[in-house]
Amino acid sequence: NNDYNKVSNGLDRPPPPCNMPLWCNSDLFKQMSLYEHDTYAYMHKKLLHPQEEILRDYDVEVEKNEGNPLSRSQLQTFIDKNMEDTRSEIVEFLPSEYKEETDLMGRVKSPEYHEFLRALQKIWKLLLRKVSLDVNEHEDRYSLIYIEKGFIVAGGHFRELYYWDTYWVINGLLLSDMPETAKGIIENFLALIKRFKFIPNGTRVYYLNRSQPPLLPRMVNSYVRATKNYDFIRANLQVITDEFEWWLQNRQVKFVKGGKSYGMFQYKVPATGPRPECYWNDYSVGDSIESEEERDRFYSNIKSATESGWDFSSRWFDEDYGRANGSLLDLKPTIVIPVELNAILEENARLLSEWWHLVNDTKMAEKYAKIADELLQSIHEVLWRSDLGCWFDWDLKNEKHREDFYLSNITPLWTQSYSLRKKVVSEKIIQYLKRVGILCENGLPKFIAIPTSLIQSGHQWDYPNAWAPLQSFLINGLINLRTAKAEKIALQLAQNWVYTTYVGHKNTTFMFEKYDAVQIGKTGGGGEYAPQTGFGWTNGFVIQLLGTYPEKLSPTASKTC
Ligand SMILES: OC[C@H]1O[C@H](O[C@H]2O[C@H](CO)[C@@H](O)[C@H](O)[C@H]2O)[C@H](O)[C@@H](O)[C@@H]1O
Repeated sequence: NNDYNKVSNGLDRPPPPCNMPLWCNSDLFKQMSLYEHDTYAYMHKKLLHPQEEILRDYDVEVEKNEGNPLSRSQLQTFIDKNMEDTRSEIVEFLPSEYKEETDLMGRVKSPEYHEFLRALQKIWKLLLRKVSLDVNEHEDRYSLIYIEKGFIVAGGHFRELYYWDTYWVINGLLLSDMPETAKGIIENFLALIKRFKFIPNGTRVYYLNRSQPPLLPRMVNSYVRATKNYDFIRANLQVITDEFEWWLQNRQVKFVKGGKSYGMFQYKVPATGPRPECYWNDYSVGDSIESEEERDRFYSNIKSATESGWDFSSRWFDEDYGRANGSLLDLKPTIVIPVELNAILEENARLLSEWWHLVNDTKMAEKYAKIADELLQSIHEVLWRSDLGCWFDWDLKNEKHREDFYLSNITPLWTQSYSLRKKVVSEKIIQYLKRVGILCENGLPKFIAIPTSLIQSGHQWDYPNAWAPLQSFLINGLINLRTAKAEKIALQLAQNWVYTTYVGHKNTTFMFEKYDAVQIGKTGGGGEYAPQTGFGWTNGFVIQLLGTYPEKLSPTASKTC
């Protein structure tokens, strides 16, 4: 039976969004977010007293106020009394292996990009952080989760470690001669798995109900390929496997298509209440839903969408998903079998099988080979459309493919989750990209960066925004095809992406979180927060491209049509 409608995973009601009541489930926090919708600044402060005491004192203050919520100035006085003003949670960190001049700089031919790379190396310094020891000693006073080793923050107001962002960060660090830092970051993730059984979206208590696209095995693979430190796999294989098991146990859905049963993966977060980090956005919509069950489902759906990393996108709208004007109420990711998640997990199972072979455990190797094979077959039977030449999200509710263009559609190229011949896939995908208008008929890219979708919804994971991870899906996916045509297109797309980030940096000195697919050097926009700069995955992926094409890239755009 298709069980996409359940949000509770067997519980009577889903659990609250996190286990720190002050941030996740309290009248005090609700009131704080009413007065100040952007609550990040509060949530990154240290509590000066135990949260139970603060919550009790707040109730007393409300009582003194004859049961009425505190006024803005009363609340400010209360916050000043109970929360530290300085930010003591995170400290700067410069690893001893950091150097201004890297090996890659010596290989990059273009003088302009040589300088660009030098600037990117300096930007790492602005993003390198460690959690302060005070967080370890008084974790109950912080929203930040303690991790021991240094890491790269995503950037801007994202002042913590993020899960999927970090794959591109690791690739960049490895090419920036910082393998120990890369290893330390992976060790942070392993410590999180040991503690929570999975890797949260980010290292904040309010992210403890959800993960993000599971790229840990890829990070390990990048690290081990670069350093040949196979002992690292031997030492950590069980923990890496535990994460895969978490996805198996918590995010697999069984369904029937064409009379055949499948077990595939989806983003699905059972948790009540608004997202603490965007409390007001969610609450102002969700609070008017009368039925408790419907309200729970709404809040779960929102968090499920954030688990995908695509928060938010027309991709998650319900049966009229192609609409540009959908709202948070239309987000229904749990009716979708998403292409990229299944492709990533197929690759993860394959890597696990390989690594269990490496440690001579045939039984485990066979177990994960079987999972990978079954998933590979499911990806082909459920998601691949030979007539359209691409993979598509499967809509469980409406029992049909979602045929709009989303850049996630091509992720099996990136993970090599197909058994068709490369030449066939190459032809089909290039035709597909031409037909939807991502490439011109002559094969040139149509945009300066590949847009997330062709739907202008105002959400940030839609047109005209272009994101580093998605460029990577397509560019590296095309490179993997190893056909002359695909490799030529990959180089043109790489040329354009590096150029637009270069122009943006030259004009502003910033690297953006996302870019405009049409205007060279401009940041993307839309969504629920102001565009952020920094930025971990953008830096990482540009460095990766300069590492792939050190002699071929130069500061010009490859022609667009
Ligand atoms: O709007 C708040 C949301 O912010 C995060 O999402 C965005 O930034 C992340 C860090 O770069 C990135 O991983 C994600 O893909 C972006 O959409 C956060 O991950 C969300 O959970 C949060 O609700």
